[in-house]
Amino acid sequence: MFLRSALSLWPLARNGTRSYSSTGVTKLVAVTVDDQTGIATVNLQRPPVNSLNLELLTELSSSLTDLEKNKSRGIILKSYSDAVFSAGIDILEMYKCEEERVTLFWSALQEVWIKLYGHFAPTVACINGHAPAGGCLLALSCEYRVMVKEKTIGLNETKLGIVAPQWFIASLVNIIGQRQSEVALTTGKMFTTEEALRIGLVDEMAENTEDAFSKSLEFFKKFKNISPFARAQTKAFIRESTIQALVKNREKDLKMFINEIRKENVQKGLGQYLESLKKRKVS
Ligand SMILES: CCCCCCCC/C=C/CC(=O)SCCNC(=O)CCNC(=O)[C@H](O)C(C)(C)COP(=O)(O)OP(=O)(O)OC[C@H]1O[C@@H](n2cnc3c(N)ncnc32)[C@H](O)[C@@H]1OP(=O)(O)O
Repeated sequence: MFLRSALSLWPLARNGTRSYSSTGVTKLVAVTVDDQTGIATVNLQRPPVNSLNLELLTELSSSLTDLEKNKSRGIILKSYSDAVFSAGIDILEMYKCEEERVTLFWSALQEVWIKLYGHFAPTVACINGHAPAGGCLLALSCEYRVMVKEKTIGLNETKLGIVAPQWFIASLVNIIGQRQSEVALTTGKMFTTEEALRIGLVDEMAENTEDAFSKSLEFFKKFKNISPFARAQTKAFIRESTIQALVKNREKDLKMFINEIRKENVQKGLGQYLESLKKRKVS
């Protein structure tokens, strides 16, 4: 079968799984494909908090391309850490940044979102740690969210004095609706797992990472008797207008981002936020 032969291109890692690195060198993103199910686990591993920098996003983008090419059966996105899923954008990519790098950075984030949001196979975010801002965006891009209890998630951009772009907002609105999104976004609300479950921002709550991973695997069973083509095409129809809104406006979105973060008050706010992060600790 095509799927089996395509999967066999992945080097065998250990019993029943195949490991794959898009670059073969540094691994900020480790992909493991289960030989039996064809489901890929995409593990973000940029200590200490998986903040999204250019290198991590480039690897993630290339891993998603490879999974698409190899006809993955599904993706589970998770963190190497039990504390933080992803701390969102690495603030150093926005603070005192150079134009060439920030252009590459934002383009890579757009690329990852387009690929993950539009991935043809089922996708699950196994949110085994805090997921603020860009971390929340990654989770929102998946079809299903399982989150470990007593963590936090949300688009908190306004708390940093920045504005979440339209595609961040659309990703949230498509899940929790306009009213809840407006309140959450304007107040920069970070939801506890329990609150997120109540408003449908996440689909299931788990005791710990292991439980979250096993609940994530269960999600794929929903499609046991569903035609993969019908499933994928339905997902594509549902997500098409949201994706196209960015695809058609990538250049404009990039310019808006660069203009926004270059503002003096935004730079000042980012600097202060970085300082405040260094002073406090979250359990
Ligand atoms: C109209 C268009 C305009 C477009 C405008 C721009 C839109 C862009 C949108 C941006 C979205 C973003 O993603 S901004 C990032 C937002 N992220 C956060 O607010 C999270 C901040 N971090 C935390 O709250 C906590 O770190 C944590 C809860 C995630 C984890 O807590 P924990 O106690 O486990 O870890 P520490 O806080 O001690 O952190 C360890 C270490 O990492 C540094 N750190 C944390 N987060 C970031 C980050 N996002 N970027 C860079 N660095 C980060 C933290 O300072 C610590 O550093 P030191 O060890 O050196 O002290």
